Amino acid sequence: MVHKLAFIGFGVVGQGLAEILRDKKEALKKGEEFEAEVVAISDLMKGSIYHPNGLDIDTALNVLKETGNLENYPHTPGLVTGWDSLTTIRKTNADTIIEVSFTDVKTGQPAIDHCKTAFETGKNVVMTNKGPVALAYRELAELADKHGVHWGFEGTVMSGTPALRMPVATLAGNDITEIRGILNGTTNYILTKMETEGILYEEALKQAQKLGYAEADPTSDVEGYDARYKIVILANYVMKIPLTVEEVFCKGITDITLQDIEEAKREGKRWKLLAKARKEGDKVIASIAPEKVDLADSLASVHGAINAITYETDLLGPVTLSGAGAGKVETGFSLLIDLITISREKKAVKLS
Ligand SMILES: NC(=O)C1=CN([C@@H]2O[C@H](COP(=O)(O)OP(=O)(O)OC[C@H]3O[C@@H](n4cnc5c(N)ncnc54)[C@H](OP(=O)(O)O)[C@@H]3O)[C@@H](O)[C@H]2O)C=CC1
Ligand SMILES: N[C@@H](CC=O)C(=O)O
Repeated sequence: MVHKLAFIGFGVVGQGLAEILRDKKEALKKGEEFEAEVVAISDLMKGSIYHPNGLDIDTALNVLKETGNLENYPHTPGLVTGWDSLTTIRKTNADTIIEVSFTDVKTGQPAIDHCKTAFETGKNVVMTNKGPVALAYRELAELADKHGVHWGFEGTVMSGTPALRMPVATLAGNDITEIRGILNGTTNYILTKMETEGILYEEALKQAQKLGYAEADPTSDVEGYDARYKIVILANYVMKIPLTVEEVFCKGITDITLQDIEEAKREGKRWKLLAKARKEGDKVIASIAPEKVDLADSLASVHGAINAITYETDLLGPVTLSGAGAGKVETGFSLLIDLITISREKKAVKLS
């Protein structure tokens, strides 16, 4: 089966997946029997194109790079331009929507509506947008189930590092009682650069933005809102206990100065933005806050845009996973693994 994909949003992550699909086309076909065709791309400012027979990914990427607008794609018969996100989701012949528009930390919109419309029209969604998962997990999971479609969101926590799939699939049967981690690439990058190169917060943030780590509005990273969304996703999906964004104490890194960092160094410590969640009865107590961690703490040696997470389990003790927390290709990969999972499940159903 060739999967037909429609992209909603085509920024850093969307283009990351497009490049992987272009560059690994043959390897994915040979190794995974995975084949995909991009039929639509709809972006707010970069334009919108749809062709029921598929678009050439390389041409689309080049047109965007050279002209800044996808609608300069060669106008062959059948090409449709100008559809907005909801029209694209409703009208394309795609079977799977790649939702990679921006994360709205207040409402989760319009991405929640993107998911609802996709599910109601029988389409799978794979996404890196954290809003819908953090704010409407249960409702959307039930809706996807009701319509018999898949909902993948591996990239919403720690980019392509399997922070969601690993505990749910391979630690199944354990009680995960506590989670502690560094869950935001941008702030970890900023703190690392401030400490190792002595550069100012503002300059380090600019670098993180240039490297594609930061949110469209980086307030979300530096004030801790992005990490707060991620701990909420972990509580709901991994610990399976409802937790809302409002219940999480949240403090970011904006108060931390070069002087604070030097002081911590003298004490044999290092500042890290820590995300924590702990089960207490049928509740989860969670927080996001900067802490001076001891250099002997395994989280102290997690640098740059790398993230790490420790799951406290009843059967195995602590299990720590470390890997990319942000990035174009790294997050593009999270969408690919969700797509491969859909493809494998479809094959398994066919065989049964
Ligand atoms: N970058 C990373 O490392 C990671 C990002 N994420 C998440 O993935 C998502 C994408 O991130 P990233 O690619 O970096 O962000 P970008 O800001 O680079 O891309 C988002 C794109 O979505 C477009 N967009 C916004 N609203 C709409 C809409 N209503 N319809 C169609 N397109 C829309 C924007 O349009 P335009 O700019 O043209 O106006 C932009 O091109 C975000 O939700 C982010 O939180 C998750 C993990 C890691
Ligand atoms: N802005 C986020 C991107 C990934 O979720 C981060 O820096 O971690």
